[in-house]
Amino acid sequence: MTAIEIKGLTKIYKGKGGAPDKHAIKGIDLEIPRGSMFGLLGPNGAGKSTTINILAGLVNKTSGSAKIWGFDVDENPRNARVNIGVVPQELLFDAFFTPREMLEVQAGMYGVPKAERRTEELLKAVHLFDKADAYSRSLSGGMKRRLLLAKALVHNPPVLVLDEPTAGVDIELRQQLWDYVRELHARGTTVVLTTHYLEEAQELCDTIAIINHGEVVCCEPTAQLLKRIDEKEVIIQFTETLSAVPAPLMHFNAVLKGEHQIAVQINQKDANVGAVLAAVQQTGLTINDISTNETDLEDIFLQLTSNKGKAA
Ligand SMILES: Nc1ncnc2c1ncn2[C@@H]1O[C@H](COP(=O)(O)OP(=O)(O)OP(=O)(O)O)[C@@H](O)[C@H]1O
Repeated sequence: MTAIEIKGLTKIYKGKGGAPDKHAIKGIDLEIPRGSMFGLLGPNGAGKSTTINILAGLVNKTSGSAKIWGFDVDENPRNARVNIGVVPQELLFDAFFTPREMLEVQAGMYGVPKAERRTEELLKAVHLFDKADAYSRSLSGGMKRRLLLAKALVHNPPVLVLDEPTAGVDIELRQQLWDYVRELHARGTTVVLTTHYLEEAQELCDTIAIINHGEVVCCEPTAQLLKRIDEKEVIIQFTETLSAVPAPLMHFNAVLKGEHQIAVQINQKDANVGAVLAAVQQTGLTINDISTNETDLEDIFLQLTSNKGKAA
């Protein structure tokens, strides 16, 4: 069973005052399994918040469908809503409510009976108990974000979605925030987070979808995505003029690059630079220069988010 299932989701924001319409998302399909820690990665403006805000009921989709915990957001909006808690990116607050009041009001909106409310427990969990009765406007950005996290949890939803949760949160508090999110995940909550910090997604998420210009450009288990990082390119410059890849290098993934240069892609699990060098020796050719290029998640991300779907 999926926690979230999105099919052919699109969103067009109507242009105001003669501005062109904005196709913010262009037919997204996503299946987020129950129990996963799922990362939605993408550059600014990719469509992450729009997708999340549709799930949160804050933005109306243009077409397509979305199910939360098996409930269609159109056909069964109430059931869809109680199964998700969203921590939005924007720190929007009613400045005159205290954190305690805010959580109580939210619990009331979700119909959580007084006896089942967890206001104090949640405030403690997000390290805001000492601010329980302070005006929310006096809280720092990081505190506000943690308060929004507590607010998203008042109805104990099985799916927690965090939109750029660590924006404006300092390193120490970021660690605390992740410890708590990890704890919720360990207790069975499905967690979906958007971020443009690759390392954060890599460290926390079991599956990563990369979204760019309103389209999903890849969605795979983090370990699989990271395997691509094991690729390394060795570039060998020979003195002699070459017309083809020399025979000893043919069983590697080697290509001729110009008259003097060969580029060999090696997956570090299958081969190593030493093996390539041994094969180069066997060619009997004279090496002029050797260099290597490492690939990292940043490269993969750039590769996947460049030259794709640039048109609006
Ligand atoms: N209310 C709106 N009206 C018009 N255009 C919008 C609106 N909200 C978002 N957009 C546009 O839709 C596109 C997707 O925006 P969205 O906020 O979903 O991206 P994002 O991936 O979350 O980026 P960021 O990390 O910067 O928030 C952007 O080009 C944005 O300018």
